[in-house]
Amino acid sequence: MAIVLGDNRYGKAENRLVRVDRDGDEHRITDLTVSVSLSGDLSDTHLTGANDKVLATDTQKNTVFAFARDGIGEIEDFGLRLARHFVGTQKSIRTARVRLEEHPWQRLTVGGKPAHHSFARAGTSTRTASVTYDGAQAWVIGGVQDLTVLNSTGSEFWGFPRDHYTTLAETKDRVLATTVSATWRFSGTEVGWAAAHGTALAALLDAFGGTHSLSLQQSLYAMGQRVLEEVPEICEVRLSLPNKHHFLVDLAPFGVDNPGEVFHAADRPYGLIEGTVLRDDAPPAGPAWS
Ligand SMILES: O=c1[nH]c(=O)c2[nH]c(=O)[nH]c2[nH]1
Repeated sequence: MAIVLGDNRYGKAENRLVRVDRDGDEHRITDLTVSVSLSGDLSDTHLTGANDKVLATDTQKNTVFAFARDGIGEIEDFGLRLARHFVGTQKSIRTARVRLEEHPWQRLTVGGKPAHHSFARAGTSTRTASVTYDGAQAWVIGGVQDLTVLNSTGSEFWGFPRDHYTTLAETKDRVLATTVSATWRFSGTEVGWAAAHGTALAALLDAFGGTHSLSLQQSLYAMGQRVLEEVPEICEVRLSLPNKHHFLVDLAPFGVDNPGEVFHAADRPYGLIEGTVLRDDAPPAGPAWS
């Protein structure tokens, strides 16, 4: 029996980067969390402590901030620039993964006019990207997280098996709520990232709201399918949908009826519905998801 080093990677996680674009008086904010993760010929540092192949995570952090000096642009492009840099400049580094989250800010209205330099954090969702580069090919995954949505009707759940442990009542009308985490794989890297993101997000919302749902699983498929129909550059969509249960409160003990108006929004446990929707001719994913 021998003990060997397995898979490994390292990098500076969650660099909090804010860039102010100053176009005259009118400023724009880009607020990112950027995580770098590198892998390659890094056995020595683990086995002997030799660090001559280890690009310090501190250097990685500095690189993220220095690259932002030239502008950030779309997060997918910023990730591609960084990933190509790390692999292209470090012989020991074979694969770079850059993960980005974009935190949205909204311009304030001050004195009845759009403010030049005042903002409020806007919170309906976070755009995400994950870029992987192996020296020959790049893979880009876009996405959205923290997108909480709710249908106050138009959702049913019935026809499920009943066994010794089943207590759940069938329903033809319930509240359906979830916090969407969606990631989507692009087939290539020549993409209008902002437009693709906007269209994918709108497709998710339209499909969630527009589907008369017999299960969250059915909604999941409809959402993934709609993204693929609307954005030809996307070949695979992965969705993670916690079922944020809303239980009708029994008000009968107080002599009060409850015709679908008062709910207990339980936070746990929750059903967790996850799935992938993809084109049957999607190109190989390589290390994109790993
Ligand atoms: O949409 C749903 N899918 C399930 O699998 C499930 N299971 C459950 O208890 N409620 C629900 N709702």
